[in-house]
Amino acid sequence: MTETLVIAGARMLGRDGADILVEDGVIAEIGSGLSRTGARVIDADGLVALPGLVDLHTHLREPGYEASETILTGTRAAAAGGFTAVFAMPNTSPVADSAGVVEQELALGEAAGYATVQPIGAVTVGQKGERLAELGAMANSRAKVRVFSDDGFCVFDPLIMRRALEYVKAFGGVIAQHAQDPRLTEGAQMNEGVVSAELGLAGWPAVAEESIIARDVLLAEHVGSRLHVCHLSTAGSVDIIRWAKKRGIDVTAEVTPHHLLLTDELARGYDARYKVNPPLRREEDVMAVRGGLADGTIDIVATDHAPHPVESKACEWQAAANGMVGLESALRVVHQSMVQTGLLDWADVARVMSATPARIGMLEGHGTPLEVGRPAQITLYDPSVASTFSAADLHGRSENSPYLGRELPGRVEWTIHNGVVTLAAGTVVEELNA
Ligand SMILES: NC(=O)N[C@@H](CC(=O)O)C(=O)O
Repeated sequence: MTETLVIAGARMLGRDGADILVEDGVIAEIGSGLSRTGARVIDADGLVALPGLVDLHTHLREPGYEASETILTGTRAAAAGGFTAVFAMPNTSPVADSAGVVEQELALGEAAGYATVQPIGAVTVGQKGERLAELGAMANSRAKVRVFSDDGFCVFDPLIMRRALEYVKAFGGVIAQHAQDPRLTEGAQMNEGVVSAELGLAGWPAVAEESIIARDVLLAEHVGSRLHVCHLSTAGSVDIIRWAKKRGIDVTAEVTPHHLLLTDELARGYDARYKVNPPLRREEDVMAVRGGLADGTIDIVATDHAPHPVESKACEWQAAANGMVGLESALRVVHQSMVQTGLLDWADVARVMSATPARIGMLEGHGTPLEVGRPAQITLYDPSVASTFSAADLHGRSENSPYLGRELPGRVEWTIHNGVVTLAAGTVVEELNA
């Protein structure tokens, strides 16, 4: 039994303040002056009501790397950030390349209860890029996998990429490509440019991303399949996606919050919290990805939440792992980079952080507008406040956030997943009332 909730006076998209009644995990009524005996009343005065956020790109690390994150801790972080569903990347140990592993992840997500965990399957066995994994078995499993990715690695062999694109057509799936030419990025430490030259660090050139995206949109066109581009980071990549969409190619693209806000200048301090793959780029690239997200060339924001233990980050730059945690900060960073700049409004945020990621990933029960009869996936956000992001804001097992000590606007106040309150007045709920 879920609680009955009355969310009072929320700022709804496209209408004035309204009350939302949640019963049995569903939005039962929207109106004014709503009440129910025994209902828990949530004062939402001044809070923006968004459909529960959906992250198409999360690293939950379980099975295998539980020192960095688990499905429980990662979904608590998700709840803290306003997410009600996360897609789990397959670079676990064992790799999620079989029905057994994806079903295990699904079950662990259900047991945790903080957010829907939708596994992403690996494209190739062990993410080694040599032969296709059993995509059909994962698709037909209880986890109903529709998104496949070797994220962390590029599906570099064009014939394997072609075959994967062809294969997923049978069940309407999508290949989410980590676009990185491995030869052009051997030993790469940061964006290749003025800063890498000054620091003497090996560069990761934009062309290593752009050349793979260009190849893959053409492959997707050739075989008539669906491609999704992970964490797009350069101005040139935005141009290629814009061209491909104009041509009618079935491609979607994501950008991370960090690529919308941070630049490679941050590498100057050699603080490995800023080391990430793809790397932070130039100011021009940040402006181009913002523009691409604003004009719809880039479809969604995805966090690439990538937890790493302290020993992998509190070390010299070259030895440090790539990756940043991002679930708790994502909405606030999008608020700063896209809403405060006037590039997106809250309805757009609902589209790029909830509706479209759910659609791309073919996830049912998420990303739907806040309407009567819909599953109660709701995020309540206070845009009027600001605070310094600190370790107290992090709820996962790792603290490798680039925002620690940085002022960010807003605060996620409430998260409701299938009618269950997972975040209450900014505090992650310890015992879920499911
Ligand atoms: N994005 C990252 O910087 N890291 C990812 C993998 C990857 O994409 O390299 C991780 O799993 O840690």
